[in-house]
Amino acid sequence: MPQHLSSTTSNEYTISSVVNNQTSTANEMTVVEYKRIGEGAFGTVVEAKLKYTSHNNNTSTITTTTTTTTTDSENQWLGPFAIKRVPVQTEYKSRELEILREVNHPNIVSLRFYFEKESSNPKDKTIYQNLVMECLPSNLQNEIKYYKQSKYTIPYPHMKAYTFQLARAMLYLHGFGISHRDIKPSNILVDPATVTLKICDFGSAKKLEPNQESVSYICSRYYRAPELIIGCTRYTPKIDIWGLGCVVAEMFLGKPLFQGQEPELQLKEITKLLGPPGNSFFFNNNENYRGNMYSTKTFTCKIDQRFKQVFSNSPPDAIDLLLKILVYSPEQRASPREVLVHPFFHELKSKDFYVYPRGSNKPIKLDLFNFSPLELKLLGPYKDELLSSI
Ligand SMILES: Nc1ncnc2c1ncn2[C@@H]1O[C@H](COP(=O)(O)OP(=O)(O)OP(=O)(O)O)[C@@H](O)[C@H]1O
Repeated sequence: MPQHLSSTTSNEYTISSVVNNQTSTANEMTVVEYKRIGEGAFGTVVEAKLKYTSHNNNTSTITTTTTTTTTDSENQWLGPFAIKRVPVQTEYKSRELEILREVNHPNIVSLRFYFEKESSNPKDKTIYQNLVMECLPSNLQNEIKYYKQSKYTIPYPHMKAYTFQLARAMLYLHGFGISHRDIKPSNILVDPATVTLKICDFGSAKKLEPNQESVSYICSRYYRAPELIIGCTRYTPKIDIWGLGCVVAEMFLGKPLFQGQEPELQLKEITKLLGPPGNSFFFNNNENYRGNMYSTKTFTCKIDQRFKQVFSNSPPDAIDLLLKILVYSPEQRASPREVLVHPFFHELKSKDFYVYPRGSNKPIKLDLFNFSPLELKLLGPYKDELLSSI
């Protein structure tokens, strides 16, 4: 088993071959782990600092985007970083390292180093893969909970900025055909001081090839797209957009939107908002589905009225966005670029748009429209609309 860290202990060790993800060079480095920040189904995440050991002569530059930034020279500690440790060999195939090495986007957590290490328990021969990533101070689950405790929601301007960054990360990932496959608030890192968002946990992510089958038993229950629930195996990255919709809804409601008490009951929760799925949904996504179709409508009004009832405290433009995302048919569900151009985000374009980070009375400006040439290409005909009147 990996070593457990209490809040007062730290764990220091030296690794002879730590690969720098930017340069692909390997060096000996000393690692000090001093805080446990996450324990998931697959791995442990700890906060740590690293330094090149003294006989190394490495001067490559690395900076962190979070609070402490250290220069990268001999004998200086780099970090803080978050190290995710997962067993190298499990029956479950993780493509996390492969994918994190390929991606480079302001709204996706960046991988700085990686190394392999045996467990510190001499009886355990398991080899662990260690992913050293930039460290963010919070995640959306914590933020939602923080505001909920004081009977508030995350401020609307922050919600808009966070949702926009999430959709931007999806535009980029889906452009490569990569589906995250586990979108949920705890996998969305945020820095409330800068209102920055970055997706993490690519342990379930996969490049989906058209006409290639993939397992449908992925994604955490409350955030699973309806096609996954009914066992579709030829799904598309649109499953992540469903997750995005659930996350936006949760920011407004302060609790998960669809809380199925058992896997089979998750579809029932969805029908309470969307009504029953049509026959074509089952036919197109899994014609062999033999589970409950929940074909009886449990409310009498139209769907847009139903959304207004459920999201009674949310602004009309947010409800309209959710109506375009929480759609049974993956083909008709909004794409990342359709999300980005939605009027819900128009306010972000204003030159007077500022946010007040939590606990601060100093407004800050956000740089949300610094699209790379690749992103502009992916936006295609939506580019002009998105960049108009900034
Ligand atoms: N780079 C990071 N910076 C700060 N916190 C992080 C970082 N990466 C992960 N975490 C925290 O650690 C938690 C677990 O990480 P991650 O989701 O990658 O592991 P996991 O084993 O796949 O967990 P789960 O089974 O809950 O999805 C995350 O929810 C997040 O709060």
